[in-house]
Amino acid sequence: MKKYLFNVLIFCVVIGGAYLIYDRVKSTPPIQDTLAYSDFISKVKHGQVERVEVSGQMLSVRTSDGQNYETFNPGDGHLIDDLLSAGVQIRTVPPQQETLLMRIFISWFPMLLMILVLVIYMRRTQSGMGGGGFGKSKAKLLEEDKMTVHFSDVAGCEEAKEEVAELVDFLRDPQKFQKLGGQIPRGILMVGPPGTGKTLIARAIAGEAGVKFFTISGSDFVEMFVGVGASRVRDMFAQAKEHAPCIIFIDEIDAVGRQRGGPGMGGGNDEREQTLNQLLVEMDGFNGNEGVIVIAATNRADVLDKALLRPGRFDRQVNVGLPDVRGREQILNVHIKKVPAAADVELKYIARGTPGFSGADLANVVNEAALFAARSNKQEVNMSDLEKAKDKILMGAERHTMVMTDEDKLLTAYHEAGHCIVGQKSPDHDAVYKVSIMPRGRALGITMFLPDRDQYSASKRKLESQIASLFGGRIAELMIYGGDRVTTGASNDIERATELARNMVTRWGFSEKLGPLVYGEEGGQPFMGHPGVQGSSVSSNVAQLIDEEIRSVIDRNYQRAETILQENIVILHKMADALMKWETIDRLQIEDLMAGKDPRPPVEDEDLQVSKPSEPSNGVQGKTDKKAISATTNKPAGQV
Ligand SMILES: Nc1ncnc2c1ncn2[C@@H]1O[C@H](COP(=O)(O)OP(=O)(O)OP(=O)(O)O)[C@@H](O)[C@H]1O
Ligand SMILES: [Zn+2]
Repeated sequence: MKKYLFNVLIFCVVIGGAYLIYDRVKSTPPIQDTLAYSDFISKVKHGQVERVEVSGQMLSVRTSDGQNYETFNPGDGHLIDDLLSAGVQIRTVPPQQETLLMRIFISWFPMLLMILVLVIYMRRTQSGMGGGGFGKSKAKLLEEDKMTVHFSDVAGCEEAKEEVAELVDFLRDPQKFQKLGGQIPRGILMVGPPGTGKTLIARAIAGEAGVKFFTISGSDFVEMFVGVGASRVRDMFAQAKEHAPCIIFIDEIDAVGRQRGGPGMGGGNDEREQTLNQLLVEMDGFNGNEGVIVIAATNRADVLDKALLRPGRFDRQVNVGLPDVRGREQILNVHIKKVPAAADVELKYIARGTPGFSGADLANVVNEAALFAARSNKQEVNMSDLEKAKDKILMGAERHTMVMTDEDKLLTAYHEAGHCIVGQKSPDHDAVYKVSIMPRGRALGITMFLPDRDQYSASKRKLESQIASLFGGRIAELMIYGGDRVTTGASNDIERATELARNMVTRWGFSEKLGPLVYGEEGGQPFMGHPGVQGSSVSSNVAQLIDEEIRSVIDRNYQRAETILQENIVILHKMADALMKWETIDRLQIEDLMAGKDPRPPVEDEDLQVSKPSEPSNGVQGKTDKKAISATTNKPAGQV
């Protein structure tokens, strides 16, 4: 019915518009020129006018030489007499009357146009899959044949899988649980960083149980029209109940589920609040026995409204963390099955070199490797493709086309060698895995460190060594080129060293004078000229002390790096030479150089460069972040 009305409306507007245009065109005679009234009268007097058509004040003139003109009668009472005496043929036409219909149409045309635009807009904001109207749910029902994800496709998050395993039994046979009066959770909240497989686990539950799977994103609820979100929620639950047993998966629930009345919640967020309320009402309204399970995902459980987490709602949390080294290997294993892999592939080493990678990152490594292999027309993906893919994702793509003069290259070589040598000579520092002066992404050169196991925390000593090695680049430049030729290449190094030192003092309690307290606010503005202090919650005395402490951490390690490089200046020159020769030097070559020997030539095939490391110790649970791989890069001026 709605559709019919809409089509009639479009038809009216189009026909009306066309008629308007046609009418204008039709009623316009072919005019060559407009004529001044005085010229017209003079033409009449000279007998040059053949015919005049009078329509109200409008005069259409045809001259004896066949030209058409238009002019207006300014109220000349003698005109007709003049024309008659000059023998001009006079015709009168009634002034053009707009028909009633036309008038109505013209006055309503803008209105119709507006209505049309509005209707089109409304139709666009309507549901994609659900058909229906404005407030219809946008939830997508995944086709049965797409529901082929199983638990075996999800790797490296055993705990999470265990926690949700019982849901599969429940969804398979809700009645069985009902009879026993068992309480089945209605809502599960999956918490974890992006790309760790939250969606994947939810789909695997549906896949294992063979039930329908509705998916919607929290941001789909938030519309500009008040009430739409709430009615979408209602509709979604109604739809789900029809298809029970089934799963509703709400991605990014924080888009609707943020704390109500919290900071940053202006009046404009009424809409979201209503949506959230409706969600709570719906979750209370069904008792889990209907066989609908709501799974929501977020990367931040802390911002969610407490009401969402109450019993009977999302009362069960499943943490899906970043995978540890074993998990990463298992995930790589899942994805490598999708491509033809060469016999030399040993995923263990790729897993070791990718701390902080999420499942999605690892899937991407395999994908990129397949692209590398395809580009070089290989039939199989081998270890060097995987290595290249990993490096690309870690450090950006190599830029073979970037032109660097030999002078620039040499400076970069000294810079990177400086990082490398200080890193190798500092206690507790991660081993250097690769040094390169091949531009990558925005970096001109890169020194890659490889932790021997996943890092969950760092010691003070290790952090200080990191600060020292960050300064190694700048110091090497200074030693070789002198104070006025140092470059901005170290800007990112300096930034990171400062950040580390600041965190050591203000967050991690490593300063004896300041004690184990947190100072300032993370991400706050620098406080009154104290670059080391963020936010304004400290007194200026303390701010002063913080600055001094940060300064002393920096100075201490800068000096340490300086001493190391002075003592090893011969190695510095040799390493820079090696970099100029090969552009990239590997771990074994670095070992040679550090031992004071000439470096061996590089191993041709990249995968052989991965020396077999000792098995990483495992079982430590917790967080790791990408910075665990400390690639020290040398970035050009102005780019951070
Ligand atoms: N544990 C895992 N095992 C296998 N593959 C994984 C795993 N985690 C992620 N992936 C891969 O990454 C892709 C993206 O994962 P998914 O969409 O499930 O992440 P997510 O946690 O829902 O992320 P987001 O929070 O960004 O929505 C998956 O399709 C899969 O290919
Ligand atoms: Zn650097």
